[in-house]
Amino acid sequence: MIGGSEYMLTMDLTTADLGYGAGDPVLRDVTVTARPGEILAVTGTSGAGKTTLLSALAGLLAPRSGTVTADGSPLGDRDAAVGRGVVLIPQENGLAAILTAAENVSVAVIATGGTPADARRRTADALAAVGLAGQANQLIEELSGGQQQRAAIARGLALRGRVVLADEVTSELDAANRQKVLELLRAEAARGATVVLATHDPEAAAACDRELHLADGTASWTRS
Ligand SMILES: Nc1ncnc2c1ncn2[C@@H]1O[C@H](COP(=O)(O)OP(=O)(O)OP(=O)(O)O)[C@@H](O)[C@H]1O
Repeated sequence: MIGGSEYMLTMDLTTADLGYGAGDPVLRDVTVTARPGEILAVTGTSGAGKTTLLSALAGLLAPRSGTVTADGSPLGDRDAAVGRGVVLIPQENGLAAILTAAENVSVAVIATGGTPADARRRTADALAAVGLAGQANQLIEELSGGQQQRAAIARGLALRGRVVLADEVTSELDAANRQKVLELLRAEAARGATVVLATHDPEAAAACDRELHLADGTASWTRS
């Protein structure tokens, strides 16, 4: 189980240029620190580079220049980042459609070192937290878009990351569920996780501690 102050992880992206292949950089010269106990909002219009920034923090996208570090040492690739407790809740939910909600969560817990008993308990707790206890045994493909989004959030919560990177995780939710998810992310920060939320939604951003805004290939602090 990951958790407790000894496991806190500070993420730094320093003078990083981020982009894909030989194309122009999506973001230039980005410097940002994400700290334990806080929720950092990353905002910007569609295509501004929010997912790109989270991909770098997740170890999925190596910066072209500059560095991404966790507690001062290079983060490494996605496998290394997973090993250090960096959890990504992706925008397109990343769930296996032909598994149930509970199976999706349990498989992820076991894949990151949890025992089957841990997986059962953490899966039940996480699905209940997002209001999906009654859908635990339904296939993902049978769930609504918002229910699928909540199942992905449950999977992320069940992993108890040191870092939780949440990419547009409230986009399909009604107001009550959005509020609930923001409370759950706040609870993640309160147990010491470093939480980063990419969002278009000004109300969700307002619920975060700091806001980094992306526009025209650069990042600037709206609230630091
Ligand atoms: N795998 C990829 N290969 C090439 N270009 C990409 C890739 N992923 C994203 N891009 C480009 O990078 C830019 C930023 O995309 P990104 O997904 O980071 O934006 P975003 O702010 O998350 O947008 P949205 O709010 O629509 O999810 C876009 O111009 C996009 O076309």
